Amino acid sequence: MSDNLVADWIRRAPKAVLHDHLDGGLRPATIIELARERGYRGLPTEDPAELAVWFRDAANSGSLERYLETFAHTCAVMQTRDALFRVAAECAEDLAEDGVVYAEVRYAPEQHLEAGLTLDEVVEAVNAGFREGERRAGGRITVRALLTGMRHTDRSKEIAELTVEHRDAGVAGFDIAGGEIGNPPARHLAAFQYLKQHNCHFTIHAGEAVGAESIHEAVQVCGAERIGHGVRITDDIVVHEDGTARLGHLASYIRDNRIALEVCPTSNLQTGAAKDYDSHPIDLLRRLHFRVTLNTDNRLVSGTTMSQEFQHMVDAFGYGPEVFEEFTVAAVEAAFLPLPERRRLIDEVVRPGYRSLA
Ligand SMILES: O=c1[nH]cnc2c1ncn2[C@@H]1O[C@H](CO)[C@@H](O)[C@H]1O
Ligand SMILES: [Zn+2]
Repeated sequence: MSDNLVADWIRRAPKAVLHDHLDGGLRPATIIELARERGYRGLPTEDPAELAVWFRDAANSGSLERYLETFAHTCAVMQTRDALFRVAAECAEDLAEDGVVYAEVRYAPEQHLEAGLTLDEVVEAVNAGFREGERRAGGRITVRALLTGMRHTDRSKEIAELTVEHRDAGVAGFDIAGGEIGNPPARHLAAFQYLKQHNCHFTIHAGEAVGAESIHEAVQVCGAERIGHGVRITDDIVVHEDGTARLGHLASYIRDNRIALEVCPTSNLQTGAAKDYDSHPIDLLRRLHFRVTLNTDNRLVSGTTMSQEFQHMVDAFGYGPEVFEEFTVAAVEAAFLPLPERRRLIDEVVRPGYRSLA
């Protein structure tokens, strides 16, 4: 197939993203406008194209900690109701434009309080923005929010309570994110226990900068239903020369229980969690029947889109539409949505969309 034909089916293919950070995916021009309005002078440049390149380069550091430093600029301009509404609406529009039919978009409400908003006001502004973006996209996309607690602060219990409070208004679940080293997920056990008590969904970033032990803690101590990244599960897998593999008990547990891995290849290359696309563990994990989903992590910071992640996988592994259908169905199956809504998305949107590509 020619490159143009590949690009065409990728664009048209229905996509689902479970791991996309609101504050990692702003339009560069929006950051610049919001910075002017707010009098924020910290941006490295006021040219949108240069700013996009700056983020990608600055994040391309080989270290998660340095990758995360770039978020100071995006969070700085996401402090008012109007700014949050705009960023959320544009996020939904941009994802829909890329063919995303279902998205769970996460952010940390505690990072948006500098201009006096309350946690509730932050969540309400973002939810309203998502509804506006869905409307502008003509209903082609469904967006749900995940509320993130930051690993290095002590507000996770509060954010868990906020999640439960807003769960019937567009918030689908909870997550923890931020620097992994020195901040194990069990520090936030009170938050996870609260969520369990209230039958609320959560995922945890784990197995990105720290190895399989952090995945073990996230799943077995904290009770995560999905794992953000999780690629270091390969620490618990031995691949023999003849291509066969032996899974340790943790890897078997994750696979056998169909715990979804929210894999974000480009982000992994930037933070040093993987070496290059060709050797990225996503292909091994897929062949071993893990529940693999493909995600952007941060569209601006990682300089990517769902279509570009698809393209990288086509180039590295020769995947055709049937593999992306598999990833998309896996993502919708693992979505924090009621079962009838997941079924409807798969039967009425995803499957027919892939059939029409053929
Ligand atoms: O891949 C990641 N690993 C860990 N933390 C992350 C990643 N991407 C973004 N954030 C962190 O999550 C916060 C809320 O969205 C962001 O501000 C960033 O600090
Ligand atoms: Zn992430």
